[in-house]
Amino acid sequence: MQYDILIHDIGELLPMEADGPAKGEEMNQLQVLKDAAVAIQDGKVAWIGKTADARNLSAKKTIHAEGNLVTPGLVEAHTHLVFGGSREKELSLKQQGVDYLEILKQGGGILSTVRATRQASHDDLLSKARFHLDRMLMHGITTVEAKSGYGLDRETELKQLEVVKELKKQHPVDLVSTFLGAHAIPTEYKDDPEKFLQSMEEMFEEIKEENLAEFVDIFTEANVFSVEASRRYLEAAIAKGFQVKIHADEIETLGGTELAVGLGAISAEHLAVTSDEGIKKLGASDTIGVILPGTSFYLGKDSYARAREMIDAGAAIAISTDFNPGSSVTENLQLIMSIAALKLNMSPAEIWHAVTVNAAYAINRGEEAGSIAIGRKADIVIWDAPNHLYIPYHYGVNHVNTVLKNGEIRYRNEGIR
Ligand SMILES: N=CN[C@@H](CCC(=O)O)C(=O)O
Ligand SMILES: [Zn+2]
Repeated sequence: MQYDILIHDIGELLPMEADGPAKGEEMNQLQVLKDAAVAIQDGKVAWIGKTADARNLSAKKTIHAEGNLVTPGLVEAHTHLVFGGSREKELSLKQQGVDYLEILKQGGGILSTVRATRQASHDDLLSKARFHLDRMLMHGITTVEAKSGYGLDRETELKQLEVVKELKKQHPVDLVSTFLGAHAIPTEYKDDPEKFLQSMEEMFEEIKEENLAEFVDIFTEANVFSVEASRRYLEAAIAKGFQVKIHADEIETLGGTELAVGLGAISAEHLAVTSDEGIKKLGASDTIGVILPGTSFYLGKDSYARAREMIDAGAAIAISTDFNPGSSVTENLQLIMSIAALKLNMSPAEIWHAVTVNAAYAINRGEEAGSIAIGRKADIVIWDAPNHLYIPYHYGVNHVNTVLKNGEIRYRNEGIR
């Protein structure tokens, strides 16, 4: 038997095999295989063992991992990938102490990206999103969730969702689509948020029929959508067959986390100011907490999600960049891993679960992404790092050496010429 690819001399291999999301204490139990090797056949993982036992295997191509770390491709569970324009001018406003929600209230923030996205053509949005997606892949990410939410009208929301559909065909990274039509109240509905939500709800059927999104999400926040309005909207989404997510307790403690648990949402995301009660409920539920600490950092907040308490309460936690043009402008999930170590006090083992298997379960891809296991897609990262502790430790740079997606090398750091 001749395999397509054999990766050998792996210093540490993290298989991240799991039957479900790692919850509570399980997040701290990491299987680390030393001196390992992995063989790939037809885009799938075909053999895992010791390098010593791989010597008599034959392969068309061999990759020497040089004693480095090898992990599953990272899973990015929360992004706002498709948008027009950029918001660098808001940085000085933030420096003057103008609050994120205040900028939004003044018609800036999300609403300024809405204007740019409405103006952009499908092709412009596509090439811009592709640029960011390439960069994610270069940073070791092989599966990405992408939300709409910068249209806030039928035409532009569909344009964003169509861009993701197109990217699914064109790009090696696997994409998972979420409808976030309820991301902000557009200026034209300023005085009637209920009517606006109604207009987004009217899109559910079409989105379902055209298979444009798997999830429906909402920004449950002060001066945006109340808990009650969110409940009604998400119940309508569930009735149409969607799984739901919530941007919950990001800036003010409204109870979005409790709502997510009560609705059986697949995930509750942000959680920077979740209440004690919310933490308890999350811990006792199957809803995955997707924490976005880059947002707390980038918005200059003192409060970070209480990840420790959530994990101690038994929750399954994922972490993500929240890549978007306003509250977290980075495609580098490795940086978020460092912030999780330093600001969320998560252990390296917990962090690796949070960017692989748990992130995959948070977007309903637990059966296919986030682990290296026989028969699974060979989505694999070879790092320029000796062990799994090293990535959160050495912060702010890209440690990726090679990314394989479906068993093909899609990125290689070739060094300086
Ligand atoms: N908070 C709401 N939505 C995004 C930010 C969007 C933006 O500022 O453009 C978030 O997840 O942080
Ligand atoms: Zn978001």
